[in-house]
Amino acid sequence: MPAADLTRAALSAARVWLVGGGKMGGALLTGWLDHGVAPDNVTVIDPGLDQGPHGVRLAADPAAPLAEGPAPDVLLLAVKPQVMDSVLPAYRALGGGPTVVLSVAAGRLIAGFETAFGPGTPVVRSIPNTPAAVHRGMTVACANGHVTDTARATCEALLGAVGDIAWVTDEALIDAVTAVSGSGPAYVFWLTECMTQAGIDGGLPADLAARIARATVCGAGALMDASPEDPATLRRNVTSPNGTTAAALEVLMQESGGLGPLMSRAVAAATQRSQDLAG
Ligand SMILES: NC(=O)C1=CN([C@@H]2O[C@H](COP(=O)(O)OP(=O)(O)OC[C@H]3O[C@@H](n4cnc5c(N)ncnc54)[C@H](OP(=O)(O)O)[C@@H]3O)[C@@H](O)[C@H]2O)C=CC1
Ligand SMILES: O=C(O)[C@@H]1CCC=N1
Repeated sequence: MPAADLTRAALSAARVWLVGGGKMGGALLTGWLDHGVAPDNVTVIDPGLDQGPHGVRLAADPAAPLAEGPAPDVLLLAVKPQVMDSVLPAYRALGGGPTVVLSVAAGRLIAGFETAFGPGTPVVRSIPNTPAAVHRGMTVACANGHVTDTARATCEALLGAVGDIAWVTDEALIDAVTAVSGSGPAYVFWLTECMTQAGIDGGLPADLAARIARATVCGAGALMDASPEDPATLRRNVTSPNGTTAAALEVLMQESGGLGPLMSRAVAAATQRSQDLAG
């Protein structure tokens, strides 16, 4: 069967419990329903939600889903890392397989889920990002040794339904991944805010500054997406010798150490925070 058909089959058959229907869980849910996950195969467990997409089962806690069954193929954990320890005990009965525990929580280690769910539990630790809401997400995932090929294909189909997915075998890489692609959209939004303010400082009306900054960031992203050329080539294509872009890049690359080292420090700080969240 072609890969696309396999993905569709995995998605339409997957029974998923989504624990935490907030910003990240909600973005994933939107993408799944758009890409073939059957609504009646999805249960969203979140005490704060009183309505959800048509056909999706909602629960305030896992008592009813556990009593009614059947057990899910995937238990996707999308609560804040800080509340994870208080959430997990209620799901202990799903440990030991075949349900895959699929976490999107920053910092939380595979070993912690193995301890909480018991021996033999298949666990996938992943980090998606919020562009998943518009099917432009980037997820990186790492599986423990109990994840079967079928379970991995189901996780890949779920996470891949909302964008791109890569797998790593070294879990330690996930902290830096979190710092680059998990948190990364916020850096781009901040850049857009800074460009807007710079335009205002340069004398532009605020609405025009916001409009052209936003359009420029979106346009540059779309060009980078569509072009076979790497970002450095695309940058050089904008930069005329001794022109305006060169003047700006001289500031961005050289003044006060430049943006490069600053970005490295920012990513290092996020990586450290991810490591700290391991508990
Ligand atoms: N946002 C992002 O860009 C990314 C987030 N992540 C990870 O995703 C996870 C969720 O983050 P995010 O979506 O931003 O956070 P949100 O706070 O938006 O979502 C978490 C949701 O879980 C709910 N919740 C709280 N307690 C429980 C419980 N006991 N059972 C079920 N649901 C509960 C919260 O309800 P209430 O608000 O009422 O407390 C909220 O709706 C985090 O672990 C984060 O590290 C990973 C990558 C990117
Ligand atoms: O800020 C956070 O901790 C989460 C994880 C990555 C993006 N948001």
